[in-house]
Amino acid sequence: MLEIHNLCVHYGDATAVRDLSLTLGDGEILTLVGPTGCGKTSVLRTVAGLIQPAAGEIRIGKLRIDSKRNVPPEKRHVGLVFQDFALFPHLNVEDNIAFRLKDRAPAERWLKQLGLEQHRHAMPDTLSGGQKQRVALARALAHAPALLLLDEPLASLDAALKAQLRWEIRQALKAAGVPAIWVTHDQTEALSVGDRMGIMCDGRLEQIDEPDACFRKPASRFVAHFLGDAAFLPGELGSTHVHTALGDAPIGDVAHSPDTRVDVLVRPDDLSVTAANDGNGHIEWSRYEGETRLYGVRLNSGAQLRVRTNHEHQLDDGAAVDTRICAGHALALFEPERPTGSA
Ligand SMILES: Nc1ncnc2c1ncn2[C@@H]1O[C@H](COP(=O)(O)OP(=O)(O)OP(=O)(O)O)[C@@H](O)[C@H]1O
Repeated sequence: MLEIHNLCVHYGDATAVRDLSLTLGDGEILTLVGPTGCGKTSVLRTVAGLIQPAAGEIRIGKLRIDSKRNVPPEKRHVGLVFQDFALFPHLNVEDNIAFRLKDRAPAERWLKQLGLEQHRHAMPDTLSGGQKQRVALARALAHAPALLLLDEPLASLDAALKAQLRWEIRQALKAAGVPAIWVTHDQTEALSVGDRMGIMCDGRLEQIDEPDACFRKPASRFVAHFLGDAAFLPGELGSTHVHTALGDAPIGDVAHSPDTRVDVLVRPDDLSVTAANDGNGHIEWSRYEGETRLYGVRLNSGAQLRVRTNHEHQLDDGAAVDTRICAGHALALFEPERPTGSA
């Protein structure tokens, strides 16, 4: 449906997007995530037709766009949903949604589907942030776009509303069968609403895959750190397991040569911590998180790790503990980093 091949976007002499390629299937939701300034919005703006590519090609259905061949935004059948809602302040909810529609039936469908019926006569400035974003989404979907681009749609909403609305938006997109690129800087949002996710860094796509695959098998240390707490333990590969000072973990189906040295990615929930006077470290700090508790553990080796446990678990700061790998699944393996200055 959408294909992007080797896209480059420039602003004057500065490069915002470098050699980016991706495809989007029918009805697929792709989340695009990355640190501020990595080029996410520039990708969206180029697909929408607000910026001309410096190099590469974009195909939207049968349309082809490149540095010499432009298609104006209104001919691309691309819908846009922004962080600031961009509603018409002088039109009520139903007129916002039905704006420029000859047949109002789709507007009525999305008004009802997104729970806006009781607000149909309300003016935008009397709506909450969540209601405004539902109106913006209903308006975009009522125009039956071939593709929807969402730029940080939940960024201005509070945490509880974000969690609820992201599922409503995902369900609406799936009900409409519209493929979408959803830009966010929120890792949890990107992991939970995308069929696939793309992680960008400095204008490049570092990895694109299903969220579970990106989280479990990050393509780089950058992705590992960006998607959550990440620590790397030195390990040595055996035939079925990798051996570390904190215990063994299965290797999975990774091709490997035995005795190879690796770094093993461990996240706080891959580790357990128990009180033990003859253990391998002590609790430096703990943070109560509601359902869970996060511990900072200082190992006797000097390394610091974070360990997440159930909230009922309680250990005091300074307590002697033993920390072990408890993950039953294969952990991601990386080549050991060479110390700075070594050959
Ligand atoms: N109109 C512009 N003129 C010049 N440089 C720009 C312009 N818009 C963006 N940039 C630069 O291009 C790079 C990519 O910006 P972009 O907005 O695409 O990143 P982003 O990942 O969406 O960031 P954020 O998460 O902060 O919105 C940044 O270095 C930014 O400063």
